[in-house]
Amino acid sequence: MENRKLTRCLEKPSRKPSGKNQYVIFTLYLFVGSSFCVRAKGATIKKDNSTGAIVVARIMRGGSADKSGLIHEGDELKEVNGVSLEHRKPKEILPLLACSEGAVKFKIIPGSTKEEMTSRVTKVFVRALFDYDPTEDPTVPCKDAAVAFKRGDVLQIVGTDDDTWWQARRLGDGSGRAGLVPSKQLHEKRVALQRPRALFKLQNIKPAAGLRRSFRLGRKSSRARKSAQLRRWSSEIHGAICPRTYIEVVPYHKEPKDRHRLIVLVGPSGVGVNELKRRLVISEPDRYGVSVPYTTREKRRQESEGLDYHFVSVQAFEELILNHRFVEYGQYRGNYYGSNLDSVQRVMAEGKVCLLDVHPSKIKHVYTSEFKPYVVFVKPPRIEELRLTRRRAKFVCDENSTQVRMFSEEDFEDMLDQAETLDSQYGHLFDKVIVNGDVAAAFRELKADVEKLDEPEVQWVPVAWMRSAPTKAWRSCSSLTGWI
Ligand SMILES: Nc1ncnc2c1ncn2[C@@H]1O[C@H](COP(=O)(O)OP(=O)(O)OP(=O)(O)O)[C@@H](O)[C@H]1O
Repeated sequence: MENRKLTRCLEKPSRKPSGKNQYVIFTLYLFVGSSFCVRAKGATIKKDNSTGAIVVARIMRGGSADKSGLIHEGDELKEVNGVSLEHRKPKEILPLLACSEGAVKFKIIPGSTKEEMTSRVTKVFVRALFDYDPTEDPTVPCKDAAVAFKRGDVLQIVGTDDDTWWQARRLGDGSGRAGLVPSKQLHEKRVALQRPRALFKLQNIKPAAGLRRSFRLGRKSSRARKSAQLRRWSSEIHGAICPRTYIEVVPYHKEPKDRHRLIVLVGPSGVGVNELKRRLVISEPDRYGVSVPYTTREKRRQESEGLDYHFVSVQAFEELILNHRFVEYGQYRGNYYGSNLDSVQRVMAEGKVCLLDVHPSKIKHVYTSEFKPYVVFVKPPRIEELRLTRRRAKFVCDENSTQVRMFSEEDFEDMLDQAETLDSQYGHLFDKVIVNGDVAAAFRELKADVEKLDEPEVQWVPVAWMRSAPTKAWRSCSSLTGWI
């Protein structure tokens, strides 16, 4: 790629531009696209359909064009090296640049003042709820000018002028460079286009190829795996109906007086959630606590009230249900069991870090500023490692907690299937994923991660936890509902 120089001349500015009559020299790297792109530092151009003019479509925030302050979105390009751009298409401009020697001189009519441009820049932070890889996106105007991100990354949205492509910086990528990311509207449209496929899947419960692929070719499929597959399909439909795009987040600095955040541990049955919870409590019983569940069953001789369970009457339990005091509850052999918000609050009021393990569908009950949940997904390792690490492990295979047996090959497969389903359905809620292969390593990682929450480091939390409404800037990008 050739290095070129850009010179700006001003022609009868319609409004007073900033940096009037200045010549700016900076290096451009040009390459072909649907418009031209000034890689990493530059701009894209497009034809204005109403006027036919060639205009600057985007200035990459933080790039040299942006820093120069002399070229802005909306500026009209009149000439390149004295050649008029009238009636030309963006793709015809690249050869003009390619055949020029040395400096490239642009003649520009400013589209708007710098003040107007600055006022359009938003300062919103969002957490991405989906992965984006521009190398796999044929519609991105310029792959090199786009920013790749993973679900959970925090992005600073710096430009939303364009309905289709926003400009954003990925926090922590070191470069500080802003680039193109799909706008909320664009991603919603894309997800909506996938909807018929998801619906087709639900109606056709036996698409042989799909089934065989996900049930691992040639293996006998268990009922549990089939239902995991069904749940995955329904989650695709849910995702299609309520597309997860971005959620606005704000920085949260934990003060010493603030309560600890609630630690929610989720994972497929048998993966080791209880094991990790137990290890944490044993490691520092004064720091970690678990919420004591409620039940309507009779107290057994060896059990203590408030330690093993809170034993309550059916009437009291049902009142608590009506008052929405349960994070999760169910019935087993005619008795109610449930995790209650009051017992979570009690642990937190003692100044301890409360550990809660619930199904991820119940996270919404604690997704509030009061609990500020930090959600850890405990994930099984690959099947080979499961076989190796669980050789001597036994698990409770019956809910009455009496039947304990060794893991079977089918249990491992069910665990992996469940993990995949949970990840596809609730992955957007996970703050941390810990692979529980070697249990000592998983425990160390979990402990270190939870301890980090007490450090002065910034934590990004949903704006709703800190304010009653999204910021004005985010409302202008459109609000986000129904994502949880
Ligand atoms: N990394 C590991 N290596 C070996 N054994 C493990 C590991 N993690 C957990 N186990 C063992 O696996 C068994 C099941 O773990 P645990 O009871 O913690 O599962 P769980 O996720 O709480 O499941 P459930 O929700 O169904 O109770 C236990 O015997 C536990 O000691």
